[in-house]
Amino acid sequence: MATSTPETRDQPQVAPFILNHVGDVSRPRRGMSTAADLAHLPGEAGIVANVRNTLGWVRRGNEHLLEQHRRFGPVYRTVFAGYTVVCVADPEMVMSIARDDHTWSTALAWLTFFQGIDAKINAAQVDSPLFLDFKPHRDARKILQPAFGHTATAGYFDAATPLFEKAIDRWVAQGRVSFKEEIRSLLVEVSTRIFLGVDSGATEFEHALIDYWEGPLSLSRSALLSAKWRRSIRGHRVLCEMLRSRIAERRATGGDDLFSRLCAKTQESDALLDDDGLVRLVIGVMAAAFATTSSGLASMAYLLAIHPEWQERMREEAFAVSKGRVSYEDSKQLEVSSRVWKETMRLYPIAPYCARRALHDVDLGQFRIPAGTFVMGLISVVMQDGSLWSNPQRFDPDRFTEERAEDKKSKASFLPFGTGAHTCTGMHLANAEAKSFWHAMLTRCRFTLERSYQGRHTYNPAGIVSGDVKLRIERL
Ligand code: HEM
Repeated sequence: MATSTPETRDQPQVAPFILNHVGDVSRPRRGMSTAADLAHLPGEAGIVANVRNTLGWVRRGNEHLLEQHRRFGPVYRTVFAGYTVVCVADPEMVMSIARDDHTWSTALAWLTFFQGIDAKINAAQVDSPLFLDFKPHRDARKILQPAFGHTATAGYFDAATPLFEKAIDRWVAQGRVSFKEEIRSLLVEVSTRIFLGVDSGATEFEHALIDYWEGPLSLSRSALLSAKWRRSIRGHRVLCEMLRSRIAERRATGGDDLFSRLCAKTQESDALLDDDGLVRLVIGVMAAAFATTSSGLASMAYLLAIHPEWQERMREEAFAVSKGRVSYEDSKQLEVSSRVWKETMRLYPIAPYCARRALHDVDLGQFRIPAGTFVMGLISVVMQDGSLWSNPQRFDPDRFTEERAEDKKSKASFLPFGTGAHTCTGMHLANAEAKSFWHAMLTRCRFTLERSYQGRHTYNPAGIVSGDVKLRIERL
């Protein structure tokens, strides 16, 4: 990045101890420990609470968070995977935490999860837009913007569709599919194709990405004590090497994948990013894309399997829009599909929170939150808030129709992709992938669960329905 000084208009009020620790808050040079004096807040702390909450999040997902919200109220302290955090479940507060970047830092929060995996992350070499704020963040978004615009997304849609069709044809021929497992590999294959423009090396890339991404859930951050943490460091190194070795070739040959687009863009004389930064930005984007869309598709497969009437509605619409392959433009007419996808993300939230840290002391409702506090704005809890949604635990995609518009009841009601400056870069791509996939699937087959079970929400680390989602497939 060309500059490390936030513009004057960006200067937030920052507690001096934070500045001393991280330097420039727009590009923090390292993460911070999460301890803060929060004894005045309801909630829990300590080793037992840590284990209970970590298991609660992982095994019972949003149900655990809703339970804590009922028990402790809209602002409470907790400890999760070793991080001391304040969880916030009030819709308006969640909204302001996600959007008010003069009070809350995104970079300081997300960096905390990943600090130590790689020395350069700590030295503020960009890895993800989530590790940046203010001007450096805007620069990173500016670099990414053309690679996520309408034309690029239409291109990714066209590249993804034949891969979806090929996999679905195989499942149909087999008469069954272990959906959760297969959709994850399929989405990695699709991501490798549309982000990196390669059809080979997907498995090696997948392993490295999984290892890197799961590091922050290690109970110990010592390479000596934790195999998970060691794998995470190694995974990150492998990713860097794989990408770095391909830059020159991409600049020579070009391509319409994300990596080639960014390689071309960062070759320009006024480039905001050097080659190392480019590699790290691509890893950051791919890490954010990894397992999010595939988790949503797995949860949706489960919901459609147990609600065959919605399969029929979506199938009818899919055939009405196109009997063969659907184009990106035409996919915009798939409104029933869009409602079911939204309802899936509401009932089985993929990303539970917007992570932030207080830059200075601030009031949240009746509580004073000290500077440096790690705060999670629980978008997943708001998406099931009984004051905003009718019968919130019920699967009811029509709540998103224009007539009912439950998602518009409050600006904070439905934020599966976050909001504000750090709104998900891949939002349109994820929505497009979901439409392409379900159009291909529902125009080819009907499906039911091989073994019926009561699914629940889990975090792994993205939110996903429990169980293996094994499907019995019947050719149309
Ligand atoms: C259904 C799938 C997805 C969901 C639910 C999701 C959700 C989110 C959320 C909630 C945030 C904001 C986090 C915060 O404010 O703390 C975010 C940020 C981000 N997402 Fe996604 N995401 C999804 C798919 C993707 C995909 C496919 C990509 C890439 C192609 C992607 C790339 C990113 C990036 C780069 C950011 C950081 C943006 C920034 O800091 O400016 N996401 N995502």
